[in-house]
Amino acid sequence: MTEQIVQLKRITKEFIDGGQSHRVLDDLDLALHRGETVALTGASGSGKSTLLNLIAGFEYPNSGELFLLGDNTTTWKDHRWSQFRYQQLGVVFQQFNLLTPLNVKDNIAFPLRMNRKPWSSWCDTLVESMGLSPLLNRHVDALSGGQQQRVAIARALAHQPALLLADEPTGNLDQSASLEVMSLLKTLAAEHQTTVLMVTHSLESAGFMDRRWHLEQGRIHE
Ligand SMILES: Nc1ncnc2c1ncn2[C@@H]1O[C@H](COP(=O)(O)OP(=O)(O)OP(=O)(O)O)[C@@H](O)[C@H]1O
Repeated sequence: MTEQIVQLKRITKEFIDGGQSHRVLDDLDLALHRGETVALTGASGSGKSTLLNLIAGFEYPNSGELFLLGDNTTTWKDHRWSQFRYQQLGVVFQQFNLLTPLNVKDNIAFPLRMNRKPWSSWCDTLVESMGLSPLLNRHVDALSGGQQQRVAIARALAHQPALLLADEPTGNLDQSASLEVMSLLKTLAAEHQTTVLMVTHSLESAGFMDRRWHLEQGRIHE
C-alpha cells in the first residue's frame, strides 16, 4: 500500500447561516495516496471548495480528524500549518491569486523563496513545458487569463509539493488550452508522484485524473 498523503476520518463541517446550522460535509471518510490524481465533481454549493479549504487548513472541521502525510493535524498550531503549506502543498485557486506587482519568474520562484530553495532545473522544465519561457520577465497583470493560469500552475508545482489542490484550474481557459494544461498537469504530477485533488465541472478534464469523486449531500461517491 502506498503512503497516505491525505486522510479524513469522520469529518463533519457545518456553517451557521441565518441562525441555522447547515451541514456541508457529513461524517466524511476518505484517503488520497501518494501519486494519486482525483477529480472532484459536485453541484454548486455541494462543498467542493470547503473540502479543499479544510485540507489546506484554511477552514477547520467541527468534528473528525484530518491526517496529512500521516500526521494528525488536530494538534497543529498555525506555524505547523504554515510549514505544511510552504513545503508540501501547492494550490491553484479559481482566481489565480498571483502576486501582481511581480513578474512571471518571481511569481514562480515565490514558493522557492519561502523554502529557501534555489531555482532548479525542475523549474526550467516547468517553465518550458508550460510555454512560459518568453514571458518570464512580463508582469503577470499584463498576461491573458490562460497565461496567468499556466503561471499559477507552474507556481503551485515549483517547490515539488507532495499535494496539489486545484479549484477549477482550467475554468478560465478555452477547450483546447484547457486540454493542453490538463495533459501537462498530469505529466508533471506523474513525474514527481504528486498527489492531485482537482475540482472540475468538466468531464473532459476529469478524464485526465485516475479517479473521480462526486460530492453529494456531504458524502463522497466514487
Ligand atoms: N464561510 C462560510 N460561511 C457560511 N456558509 C458557507 C461558508 N463557506 C461556504 N459556505 C456554504 O457551504 C456550502 C458549500 O460551499 P462551497 O463553496 O464549498 O461549495 P462548492 O461545491 O465549492 O460550490 P461552487 O461549485 O459553486 O464553487 C454552500 O452552501 C455555501 O454557502
